[in-house]
Amino acid sequence: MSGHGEPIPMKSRRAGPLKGDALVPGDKSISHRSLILGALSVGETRITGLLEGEDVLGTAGAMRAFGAEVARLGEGEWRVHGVGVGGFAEPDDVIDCGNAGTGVRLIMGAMATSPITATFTGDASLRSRPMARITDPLALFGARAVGRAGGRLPMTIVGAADPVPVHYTTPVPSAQVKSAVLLAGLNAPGETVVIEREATRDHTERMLAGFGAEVRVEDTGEGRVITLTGQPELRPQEIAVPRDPSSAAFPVCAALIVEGSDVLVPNIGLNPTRAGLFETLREMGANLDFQNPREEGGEPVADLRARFSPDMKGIRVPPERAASMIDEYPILSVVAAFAEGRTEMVGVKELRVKESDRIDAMARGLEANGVTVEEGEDFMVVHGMGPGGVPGGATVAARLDHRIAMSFLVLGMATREAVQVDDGAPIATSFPGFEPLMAGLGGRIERADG
Ligand SMILES: O=C(O)C1=C[C@@H](OP(=O)(O)O)[C@@H](O)[C@H](O)C1
Ligand SMILES: C=C(OP(=O)(O)O)C(=O)O
Repeated sequence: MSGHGEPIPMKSRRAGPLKGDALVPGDKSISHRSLILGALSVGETRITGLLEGEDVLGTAGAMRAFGAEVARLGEGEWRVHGVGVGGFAEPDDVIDCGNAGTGVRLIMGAMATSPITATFTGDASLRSRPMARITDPLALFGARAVGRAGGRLPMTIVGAADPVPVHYTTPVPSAQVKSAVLLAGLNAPGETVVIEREATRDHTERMLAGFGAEVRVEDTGEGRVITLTGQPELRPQEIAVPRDPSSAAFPVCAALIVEGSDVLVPNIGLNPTRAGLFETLREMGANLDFQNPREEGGEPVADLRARFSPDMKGIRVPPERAASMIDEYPILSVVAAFAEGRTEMVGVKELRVKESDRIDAMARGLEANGVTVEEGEDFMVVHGMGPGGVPGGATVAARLDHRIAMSFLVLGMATREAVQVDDGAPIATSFPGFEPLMAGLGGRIERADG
């Protein structure tokens, strides 16, 4: 898990019109949470549409290590027999979460209020990411953490034997931090309160309520206040995971920049805490239609049609929208390169602590392909070159970051010269089947010789 084996260099060439249905995989955030909450409930949870990417498979393995019975029944179809809140067993080996920030951080939260000890590690990307944002609030519950300098993995968490509930304001807009605190709060007596000044994805709150926990969410002057009553008995659920809007972003954005394209992404999750990219693209003048909006399993979904959009203009993306599209800035910066004028992305410093420093990775890669980019600690500005205006021709370092790899492969679908990424292997963490899906639409992405 903690390595990706041999790098897989990949090359993307200018494509003809992209056409057809893009059946993108299940939502990564919801998939992790389905497995974790399934493992913490009493009885059998059934999941369909689970993302079978490396990140989520790592979480499935971790839930087994903590004592839950997790079985794959068919494609995307899983069964989890949970051990109940407070029922986790101590794993007998190190938990390897691979590339998954969400996996490791939510699992740390889920085990931190049980009297067990677990050691976590991951790949080189995950081992470089900050964990103090999780272990600081977990310490308030009574858990202890020992990791490498700077709060990095590998790290051991000694769970609290007598946890106390906490009242915590998240210092950074992060659904992972919020979720880790809520999951830890599950096994603390009394009420755990999390306050977030800016709303982040709310799948944990929604799903906790679905599993029968008492969760109250209030919008106040302080921000969103989430109150969870600890030590519930979680009831197993049937969960249909919607398709991932963050994965849908790649075929959708490819359709916007490749001449003549018309692509439909059926059944994607459009939770408002995740949909900021689509609002931004519409403001830029993208040809996007939401069809058949409906609700499934407590989450809003719709079918999204994207067509070639030759008249897109750069805009200033409002900073208060950042949390709702945090994983989509890399692909937005690709679309911005084909718009007219400047696209300003501000209030985005969280991008520097993802699988890679995504501001630096995008700026260097776009520049190498002929696009002018300005950047600072907290912002990035892409100078658009208009449809068909981006030269391309360079090889980009993917830095163990699936979204960087996929973004540049989309770039290459509309540049004059082919674009190469040095390693497409991390794409399998969130979007297995990316290459055949793009090929099915008419894309020309292939494994290159390095
Ligand atoms: O909670 C989640 O499922 C996620 C939260 C976000 O991370 P942060 O909480 O670090 O912003 C996001 O970038 C990640 O892909 C998934
Ligand atoms: C940031 C991401 O994931 P994670 O934090 O789970 O590694 C992502 O998928 O873009």
